[in-house]
Amino acid sequence: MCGSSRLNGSAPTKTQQNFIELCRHLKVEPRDYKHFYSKLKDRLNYWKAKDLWQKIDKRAAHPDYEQGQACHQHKCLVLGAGPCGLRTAIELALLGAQVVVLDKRVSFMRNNVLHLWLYTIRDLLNLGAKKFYGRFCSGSIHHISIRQLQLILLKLALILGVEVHTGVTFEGLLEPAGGSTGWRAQVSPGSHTAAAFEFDVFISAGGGRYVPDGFKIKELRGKLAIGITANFVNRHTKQEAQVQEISGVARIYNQKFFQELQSEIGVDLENIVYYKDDTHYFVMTAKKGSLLKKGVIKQDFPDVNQLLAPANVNQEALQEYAYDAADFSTDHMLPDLEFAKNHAGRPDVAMFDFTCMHRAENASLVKERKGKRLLVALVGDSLVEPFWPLGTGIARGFLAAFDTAWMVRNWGKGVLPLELLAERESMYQLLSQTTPENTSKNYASYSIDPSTRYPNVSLSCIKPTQVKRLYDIEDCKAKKPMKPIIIIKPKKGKCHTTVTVSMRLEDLLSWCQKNTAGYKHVKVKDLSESWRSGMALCALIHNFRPELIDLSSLDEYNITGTNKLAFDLMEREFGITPVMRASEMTTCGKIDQLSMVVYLTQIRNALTEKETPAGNEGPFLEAFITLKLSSSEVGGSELCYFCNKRLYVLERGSAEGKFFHRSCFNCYQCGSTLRQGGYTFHSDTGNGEPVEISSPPPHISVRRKGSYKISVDPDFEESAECLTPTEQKDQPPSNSHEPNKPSELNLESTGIENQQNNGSASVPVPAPRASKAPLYPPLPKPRTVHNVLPQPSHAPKESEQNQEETHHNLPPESKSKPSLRKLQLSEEEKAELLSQDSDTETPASSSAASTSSSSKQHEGGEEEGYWSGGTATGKSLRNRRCMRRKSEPPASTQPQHGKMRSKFSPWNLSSPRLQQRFSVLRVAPSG
Ligand SMILES: NC(=O)C1=CN([C@@H]2O[C@H](COP(=O)(O)OP(=O)(O)OC[C@H]3O[C@@H](n4cnc5c(N)ncnc54)[C@H](OP(=O)(O)O)[C@@H]3O)[C@@H](O)[C@H]2O)C=CC1
Repeated sequence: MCGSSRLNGSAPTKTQQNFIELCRHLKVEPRDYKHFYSKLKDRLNYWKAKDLWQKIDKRAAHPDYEQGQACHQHKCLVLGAGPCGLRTAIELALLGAQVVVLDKRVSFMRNNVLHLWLYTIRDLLNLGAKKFYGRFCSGSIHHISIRQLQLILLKLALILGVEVHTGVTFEGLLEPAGGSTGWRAQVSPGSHTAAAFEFDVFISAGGGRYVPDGFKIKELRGKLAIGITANFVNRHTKQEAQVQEISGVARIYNQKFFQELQSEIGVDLENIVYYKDDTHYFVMTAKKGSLLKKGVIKQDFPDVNQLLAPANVNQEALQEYAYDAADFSTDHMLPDLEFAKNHAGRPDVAMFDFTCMHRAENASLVKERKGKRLLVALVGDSLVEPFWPLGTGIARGFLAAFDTAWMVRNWGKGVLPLELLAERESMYQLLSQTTPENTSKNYASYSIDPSTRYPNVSLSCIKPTQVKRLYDIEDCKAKKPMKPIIIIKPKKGKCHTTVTVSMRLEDLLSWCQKNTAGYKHVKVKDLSESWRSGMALCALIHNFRPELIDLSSLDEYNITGTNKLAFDLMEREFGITPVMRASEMTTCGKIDQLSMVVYLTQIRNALTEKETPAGNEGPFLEAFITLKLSSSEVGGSELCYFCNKRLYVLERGSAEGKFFHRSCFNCYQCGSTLRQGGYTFHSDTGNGEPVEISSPPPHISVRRKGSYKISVDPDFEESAECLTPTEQKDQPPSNSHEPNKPSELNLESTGIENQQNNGSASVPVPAPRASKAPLYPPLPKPRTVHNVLPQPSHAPKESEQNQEETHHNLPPESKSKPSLRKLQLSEEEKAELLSQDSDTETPASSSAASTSSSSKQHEGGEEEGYWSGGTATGKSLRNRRCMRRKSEPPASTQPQHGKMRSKFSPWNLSSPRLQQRFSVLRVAPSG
């Protein structure tokens, strides 16, 4: 900030200029944002500064910030140096991030005065607000001018190493161009150094009118209420000091006052507030009829925008109207009322529409382009426009700033985008309903951790699957040209047809990408190699059935174990038989795309449960298979073990670790068709022919091949087949198996091994299968399967066998039977593969929106009551009567009524029983 290069093109405010001077004088370089604060602290150590450092240090020492390491690798751009943008920037700096703030304004000139909730006062006091502004909240009414608040926050932000550029307009996000470039901002002036800043977090705090791309805004409308604000110069004279503030008076409570106001000067108001701060600040709600009568509004229009359009407002008449109201309500005690100037140098009086407020449908999103992720979040008015006379703007604005900082902290900790977004949106559901009553009263413990502020907050009420639409990942489909790559040769009697199989593949790929987006160690780029680690399969499962899988227990280097888990779950939960062995995923040179396409297609069908018209998929799949199998890529497993002829995946069966035509799986002796588990290998044939065994299951087949034994698990055909003699030695001893969870792999411990050995030392003896029901009572299907494979990632080979065993150790009832039928695609499945993009949102995915719409009602209800005192419902009237005057005993000792009402509402501080002149409640001056 200090270096002139950093101010290239921007217009520093007076505060910034002073800061630059100070840095020069102390020879500290603010560009060194990581060490700037500590250096400044070292060099500026007079008593007043020390007091400030103490406060900042205390805040910075909060465990949430992890001593400034929580986000030290992250770069944040904050749009808007309003109170909320700056407050967020401070938190991000405390988390250790590099923070740049942009604002198009060249000065902080907002005179309007904000009402503050107690927690915001405590928050600012804790940050040393009084060191910057001695009069901060010294009066009995808690308020501050926006300008002063911004200055306090600006100074704090600068001290913490935040770069603040004023006079710079943000014009949009620039996507990464590729290579190592990241996200950048398009700014005006274009030559500004902020244009080169690359960031991975973008906070939009541009106020109510600014909505960044990707966010939808809801409009909340209430009964017409026309607001007028007016600021008059405060000369801070003795006479001015004696004039009492009006913390809020509404017509329904002081009809006499409003009637006299109307009859004497023709000003007809619903309510009025007067705060004495940097300016004499008045805010009031005026009735349309009197504005028309007084010529403030030139012409009546039913449309509010037309009604209050600048062309339809007479500015002089408006000034006169506001002046009269201010003068009358202060009993003509303010001498020489003179309008303060606004940022444009004109008399600071404004008329606007209280009727309409905006609220973003969601608070955050993640964009990903060229592998670079950007977290985008809204805070302040850009997120929820407040009913600002109540102070909800700053109060809720700061709450959202903390919530956002918490999200960025989690971003820094590597929380996955969907989980991050789900948590943020869960918090956001609360925001519009927060009041001083329903937030924690323990202000001292407030931190960015939402649980310190919102009692009983549920951070998981929105699920990751519900926020998928907020994860905007590059659309490969749109970017890549779709080239038809397969031409199906016509069948006899049929016309030539070109099937753009690539389109279907891209549909499938796109579906996979969308549903695995954001998962750690998962990057789906194709339908083959991207699936090798098994992490993508696990991500798919987790995306649809998070309860089935504990992602944190996965090890991306344990390829066999992870694939095994995924295959097992797919089979058990969705009935999808694996098309290759888990161990193949480690050992095979190239993953067979055909197998993966078939497998993923079945998965998509099962997970989306989408009914598709039959008959569409066949040609595509057939074509694809034909093409693949006729290519040189046909591997060993694509020839039938028995007849040695080409084997298509759709007709493929497997047993004993071999693939074959299901029609070839016949008994060597009697020729009858064999079923899984109902055979053994005839030892005498010498080549391992299958023989039907008469004894009913359970059975086990054991055969000898070469010098080692293969023990076959009928349910998990890949069990030990791939073991080399050396690996066989590495198998754990039999006593390592849990005695109560036998499987084919722990047969030694069940005595079956003895049976085998007794049969013959040299010739394998068929042994009964030992895994079926008689031994173990059926267990209910577990709802959640944790990957119980705690193998060290650096030693996958050694651990793989053990991991497989772990799965074998599952009670057999928890495993589903293998089904060759599942290797076939049903007509529906085939149709699905050919159908258009099946990427339909799950019903739950829209629930974030529906939640917000349901909360809208609530919100509407909340704000509605404030629109107009004169039109209050009986219920709201009752609520208002229950509100206590400030001079009465503290609210905590009072019964709570009207729970959505803020006891700090300026409107609430008046009472129909007030007997002072005009029945206006007067409180001690603040300043
Ligand atoms: N009239 C009032 O009484 C106001 C009250 N407030 C109070 O402050 C609270 C929080 O405000 P907050 O959310 O921080 O928003 P603010 O409106 O205070 O701050 C947003 C800042 O961002 C600037 N900005 C907007 N778009 C861009 C852009 N594209 N590039 C650069 N700068 C941009 C705005 O300039 P510009 O304003 O010129 O668009 C403004 O300075 C409100 O809830 C309310 O309580 C805030 C503003 C006005």
